[in-house]
Amino acid sequence: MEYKRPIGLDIDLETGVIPGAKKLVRRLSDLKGYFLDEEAYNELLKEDPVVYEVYAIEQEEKEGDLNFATTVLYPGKVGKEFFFTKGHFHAKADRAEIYYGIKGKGGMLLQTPEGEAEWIPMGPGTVVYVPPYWAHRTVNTGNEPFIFLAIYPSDAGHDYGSIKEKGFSKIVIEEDGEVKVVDNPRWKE
Ligand SMILES: O=P(O)(O)OC[C@H]1O[C@H](O)[C@H](O)[C@@H](O)[C@@H]1O
Ligand SMILES: [Fe+2]
Repeated sequence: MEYKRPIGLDIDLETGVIPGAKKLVRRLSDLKGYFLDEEAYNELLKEDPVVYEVYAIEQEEKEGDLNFATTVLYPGKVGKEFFFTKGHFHAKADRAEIYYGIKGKGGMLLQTPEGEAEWIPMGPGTVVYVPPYWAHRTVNTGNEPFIFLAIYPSDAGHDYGSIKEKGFSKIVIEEDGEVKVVDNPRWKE
């Protein structure tokens, strides 16, 4: 049998960079249709800021193996809505995931296929267990980059479809200087 080699490396805890990882950059233009306030979206699109970067060490899509990735989610808002990651179900929907907060302040929105949502605040040291079947999106509610690590089965895959179409049933906004998790007015059952 040919064994894979173990991997040991140091994540830069200030920048979130994983040495040797594959880097993915998502700009505001990659998130068309995701934010509620279209006017604010189009205005900010003139700058087309980077919303988040992902550094991933991935294996082949085989049962039993694991991927891991850091995400650097930048601070910002579109209208009242804080910057977030697209959010997804897993293509193999029963695959779970673990997140670990490294730096900055934010949280995770999770949602069942029926639309029941939950908000978990995250900071450095927070562990979040994403159970099978729950969609998940992270949100930066602070004013510095929100950095976290995720560990997930390498055959989990990403299913963006229904979140892209319908969003989450809750949105995370700033109102009167406070972070609020409120019903998404555009959500349909
Ligand atoms: O794929 P998104 O919903 O945009 O989230 C961005 C990324 O966040 C984490 O790093 C996950 O481990 C990745 O699987 C995911 O791709
Ligand atoms: Fe995931």
